[in-house]
Amino acid sequence: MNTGVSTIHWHILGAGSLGCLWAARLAQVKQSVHLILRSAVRLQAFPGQVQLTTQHTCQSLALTAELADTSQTPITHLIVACKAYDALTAIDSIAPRLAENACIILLQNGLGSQQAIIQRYSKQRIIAASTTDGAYLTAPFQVTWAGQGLTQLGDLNHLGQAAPHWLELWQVAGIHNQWNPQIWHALWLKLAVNCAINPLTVLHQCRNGELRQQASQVNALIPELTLLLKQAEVPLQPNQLHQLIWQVIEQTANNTSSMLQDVQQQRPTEAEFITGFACHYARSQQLTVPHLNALHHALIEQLTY
Ligand SMILES: NC(=O)c1ccc[n+]([C@@H]2O[C@H](COP(=O)([O-])OP(=O)(O)OC[C@H]3O[C@@H](n4cnc5c(N)ncnc54)[C@H](OP(=O)(O)O)[C@@H]3O)[C@@H](O)[C@H]2O)c1
Ligand SMILES: CC(C)(CO)[C@@H](O)C(=O)[O-]
Repeated sequence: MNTGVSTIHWHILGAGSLGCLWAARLAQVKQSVHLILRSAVRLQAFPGQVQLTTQHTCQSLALTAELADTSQTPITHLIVACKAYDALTAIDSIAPRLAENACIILLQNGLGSQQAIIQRYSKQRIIAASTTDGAYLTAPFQVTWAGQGLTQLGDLNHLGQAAPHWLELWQVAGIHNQWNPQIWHALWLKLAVNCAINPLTVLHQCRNGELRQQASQVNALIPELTLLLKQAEVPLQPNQLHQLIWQVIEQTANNTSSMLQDVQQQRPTEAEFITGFACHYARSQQLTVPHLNALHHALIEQLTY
């Protein structure tokens, strides 16, 4: 396939749902893909391929896997596909291999991990990729691409550069994408949507659509989230956030939110990077957000027991 782009060596940190999804799609367009796994046990279990299942197809893509320190090959293009709470430590584990002009692409939901990473890795170009793709693992290294979405990308540091040339290749690989020079705004908007939906689905143990029955709780959060977004200088039309949140609830009515899935599977949640970040930001800016604070406390209490 001629994409007009020479082969790039992609290193993918984390072989969970999104890590395997990105690895498989890039391997499909003959890119050189290297998964970086957390432990020798995981490396031993790697079958030499990732299986990608979509609604119509099931394909196995051969690629390589390694540990952070089992190879000395410099890393020029790194996709960080860990959860927000693991992202910085995971990058630290490969730091000696990072080329000075490396490009690091962050897939994390929420906010907070990105700020910590751009602070520590100021020389590298850090790009956030905020995606509405949905994927889950059915077994280790076997990923189901549940919903094709849009991935918005933009620079978090070194602002004002042209979009990277490989975005076209991503498009060919089926990674539907859009360059967004205002990516912080997109991350804030997604944070607001996640704050309004995810914790309430955990507290009520319900699917997203069942939040219709908790409309007063959802609606009480919206003015506070609007206040936060305005303080963060995210441009908003009147009523825009209200419409966006209810639109997402309707469009994902049958979905179990990522936070509720984590709770159901007894995995840590990204709460500290969602409501935790929102409450921390409000405090630092002296904004009054009683509903968000109460929601975060109730969530943490529920997660602790
Ligand atoms: N899944 C989706 O549909 C989706 C959609 C949009 C956004 N997101 C966001 O994307 C991010 C990743 O989500 P996910 O669902 O792909 O998570 P996931 O399935 O839990 O995968 C995360 C992977 O990172 C690995 N990891 C953690 N620390 C590591 C380290 N130091 N070195 C190597 N690997 C490490 C974990 O390894 P172990 O297996 O060893 O624990 C795990 O395999 C999250 O912020 C999530 O909110 C996900
Ligand atoms: C939009 C969203 C809340 C839909 O379930 C999703 O971002 C999630 O589950 O985190």
